[in-house]
Amino acid sequence: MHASQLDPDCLQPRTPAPTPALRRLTVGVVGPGRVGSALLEQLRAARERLRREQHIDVHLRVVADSRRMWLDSDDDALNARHGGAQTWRPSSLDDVAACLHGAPGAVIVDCSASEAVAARYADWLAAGLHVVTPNKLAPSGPLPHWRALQDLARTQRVQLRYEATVGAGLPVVQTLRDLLDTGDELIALEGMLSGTLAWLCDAYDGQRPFSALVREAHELGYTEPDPRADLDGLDVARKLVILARESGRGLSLDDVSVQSLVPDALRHVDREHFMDHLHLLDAPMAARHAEAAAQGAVLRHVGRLDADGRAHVGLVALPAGHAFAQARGADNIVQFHTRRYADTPLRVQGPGAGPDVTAGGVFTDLLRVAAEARA
Ligand SMILES: NC(=O)C1=CN([C@@H]2O[C@H](COP(=O)(O)OP(=O)(O)OC[C@H]3O[C@@H](n4cnc5c(N)ncnc54)[C@H](OP(=O)(O)O)[C@@H]3O)[C@@H](O)[C@H]2O)C=CC1
Ligand SMILES: N[C@@H](CC=O)C(=O)O
Repeated sequence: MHASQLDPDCLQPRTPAPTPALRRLTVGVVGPGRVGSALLEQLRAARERLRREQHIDVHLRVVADSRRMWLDSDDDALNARHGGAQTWRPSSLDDVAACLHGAPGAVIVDCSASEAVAARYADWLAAGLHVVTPNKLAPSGPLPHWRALQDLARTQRVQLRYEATVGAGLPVVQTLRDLLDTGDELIALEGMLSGTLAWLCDAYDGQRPFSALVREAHELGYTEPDPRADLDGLDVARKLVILARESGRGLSLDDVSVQSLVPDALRHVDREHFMDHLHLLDAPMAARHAEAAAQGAVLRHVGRLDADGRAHVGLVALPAGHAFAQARGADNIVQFHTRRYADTPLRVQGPGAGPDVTAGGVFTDLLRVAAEARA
């Protein structure tokens, strides 16, 4: 039948499609630091658009840091206990959970790097709260505990999402999950998985002291709250563990061979002492840089998960033509070698650290919670 024979009336919807019901996300943010604050700003800016275009109503009910919290609860008893809503009160993770409990689409977003916060996930999931986080401690922590959290999320029919733990806002965890869900198999992966070290390796030319660049990376919001976690390779080891577990391998941090850039003398001191003695990193780094330059190579910080299951993290000298050598700024690159992508790996690349991009990754997870709850 030719298009001109169609009854034009049939092309018009007879009755307007019903407006989808408004879906509520009731959000609590723990850790309004660099990433958490950027998330709060993104949520504020997107709120009206999400209501209008996606029929998602994001209601921010609580924000808590380690000392104080801001509470806006529908629960009068809870508000009364705190002398009224919308005021700052001493922080309590119990109250964070209590004021979200039973609310529609209740999600706790952990934007801290705290063990004490991560230790609460089991209680929160058991109480029917979704958990979204860029904090790597739980997904790379003890394997039985992580598996128990995932099982709990399944049995409680709540979501536990952590896309921003690897590659910040880049779709790394989801890409791997999509490959596996559609029947592909991960053989190996390698990547530049630290935004901080990518930026440092790109910026360091042997002229400005390495320690000055570390301070700048911290100010730019690329480093962990304690930059030692980046420099000692642990942050990248955690990311490798997260990806390995996602692919079904039972990897733990102890299984990853890690080369640290932190001198022994600074390993166990407090953070302030470490920051005051950053200059101790300068001479070893200058020597590594000069050695690589003499071979016409550049330094890059690389994590690898080999086909035999072994995992390594450290600085390597790469020829200038190598894809990793050409990465700029805080770019992360993750290369997935899979059964389907056997000849050329599937590559995800882009800025892999910084408050805005990380908050974007967390926000994406929140929208996935809303989408899945709708299905
Ligand atoms: N920065 C980045 O590019 C990326 C960061 N991430 C992850 O995001 C998380 C946040 O990083 P970032 O924003 O840079 O860190 P910040 O240090 O800037 O912020 C951390 C926040 O957590 C709060 N906090 C710490 N302990 C507790 C506690 N016990 N209870 C409640 N709140 C607490 C801090 O509050 P207080 O000030 O009171 O201590 C602060 O608000 C980390 O897990 C990091 O690994 C992931 C990907 C990229
Ligand atoms: N400190 C981390 C932040 C993201 O995980 C990095 O530099 O990659």
